[in-house]
Amino acid sequence: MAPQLDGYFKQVDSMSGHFIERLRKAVAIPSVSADEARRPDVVRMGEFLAQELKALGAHVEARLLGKQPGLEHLELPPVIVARYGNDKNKRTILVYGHYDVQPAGKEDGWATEPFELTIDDKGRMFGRGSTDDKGPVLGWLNAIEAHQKAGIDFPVNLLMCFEGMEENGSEGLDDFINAEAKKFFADTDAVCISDNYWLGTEKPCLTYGLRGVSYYSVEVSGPGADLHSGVFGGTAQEPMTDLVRILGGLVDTHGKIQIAGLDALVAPLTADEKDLYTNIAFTMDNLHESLGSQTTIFPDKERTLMARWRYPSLSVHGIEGAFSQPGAKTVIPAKVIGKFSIRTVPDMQPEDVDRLVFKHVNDHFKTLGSKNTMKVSLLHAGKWWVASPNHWNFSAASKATERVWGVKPDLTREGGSIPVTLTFEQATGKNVLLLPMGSSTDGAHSINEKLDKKNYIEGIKLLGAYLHYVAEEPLN
Ligand SMILES: C[C@H](N)C(=O)N[C@@H](Cc1c[nH]cn1)C(=O)O
Ligand SMILES: [Zn+2]
Ligand SMILES: [Zn+2]
Repeated sequence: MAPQLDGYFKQVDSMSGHFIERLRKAVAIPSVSADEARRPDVVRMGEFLAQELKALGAHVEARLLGKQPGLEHLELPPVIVARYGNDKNKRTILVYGHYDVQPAGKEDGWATEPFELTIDDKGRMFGRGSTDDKGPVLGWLNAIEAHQKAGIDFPVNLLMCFEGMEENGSEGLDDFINAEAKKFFADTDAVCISDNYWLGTEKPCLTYGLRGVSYYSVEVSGPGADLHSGVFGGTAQEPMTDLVRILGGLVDTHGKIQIAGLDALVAPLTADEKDLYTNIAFTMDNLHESLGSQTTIFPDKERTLMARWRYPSLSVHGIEGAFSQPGAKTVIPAKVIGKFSIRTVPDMQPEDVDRLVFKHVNDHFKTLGSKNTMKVSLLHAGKWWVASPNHWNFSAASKATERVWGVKPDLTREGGSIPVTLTFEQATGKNVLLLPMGSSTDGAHSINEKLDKKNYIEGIKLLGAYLHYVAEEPLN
């Protein structure tokens, strides 16, 4: 089956140096979507992708999405859409990825410069965006180029949709996808997204579910300006004191969310579902390795997997306006903004979550009896997604995984969120598959993010092989 794959694999191996250089160029562009000052770099990264795609002979369009809501002086980065091939006799696969990245600075504790791809003697390629999501996005471009260089016919028509705001709420993208579903994306037969990770470091997986995310801010203000704690301590009510009480009351040490009514929104665990977790190739050692410690909430894999896939979690992310430098500054911050998010799961509806969160935070603040002012707001929300893996899209990916990695993939769900997954499914009416390239130790969103050279190169083979098996799958 898929007889041309050996030639394709050979070609990918022979071009590995070139593909790593392409990733090096991409990582060097600090396309941080959450940082206003970096917006020109996000745009530059989109242009880089567009140029590379044009050089490969793709039809490319940079689509503008308008201004960023709430920051009307700021233009949203363009969505880069592209088409490679337009053969009515071939299937059409729509792939999505994102070219923006999470913030990163050497001062956060990186061992290397975050925006310089640095490869160590174990083949680990360190750099912000290496695994999330520049490596996988470039994987599609590399697959096209290796086919061209090997003289192998590209097996499908490829539609591409690469956004620059995924790490910052995917502003404007839902409307764009809905508007293009019957236009640019009209002949889509299935969708594939490479933007998540294996559960461990050895066993590849295909992913059929994601948690959603609802992200909130809690602003507490009081004094007109930051104050000297010696002069005003004990006389002014302190916003930070109120805020840490509110944040500390959201979740306990064991991960139990303290918001009344939230548990009742979660779909009950069925007996069939319970069995699923036992058969997944995952150990607590895998978790300890990717966590870099043994400070896990649960002692066993089943409860750990359920906590990541099918139960909500609440994380406190940070406090804007707080003193956070080294040293011992004796300041009372005048205004502080706490940030937290809830990962949501079936059957939680975002509006219900918002209602319960607002009530909890407002009620808690009232009990403090503070004279300060408090405002709780939703920053962005994206829905959870669970799909059927019983589809030719998944069969093709499964065969490709066996061919490249020599093992049948696990079927997994993911604790992270890619909100547009559901939008693609609903707008196109087609099956969506998540096909990860990187592994659990890659440290996405963390310091020292990396992609293993092996996962990158074999991942390029996997994406290409998947397209070949797609072309061979009978319709169902
Ligand atoms: C799984 C994907 N690679 C990812 O990292 N998604 C982000 C999406 C997000 C939501 N708010 C900010 N970013 C995530 O799950 O955190
Ligand atoms: Zn991310
Ligand atoms: Zn991502």
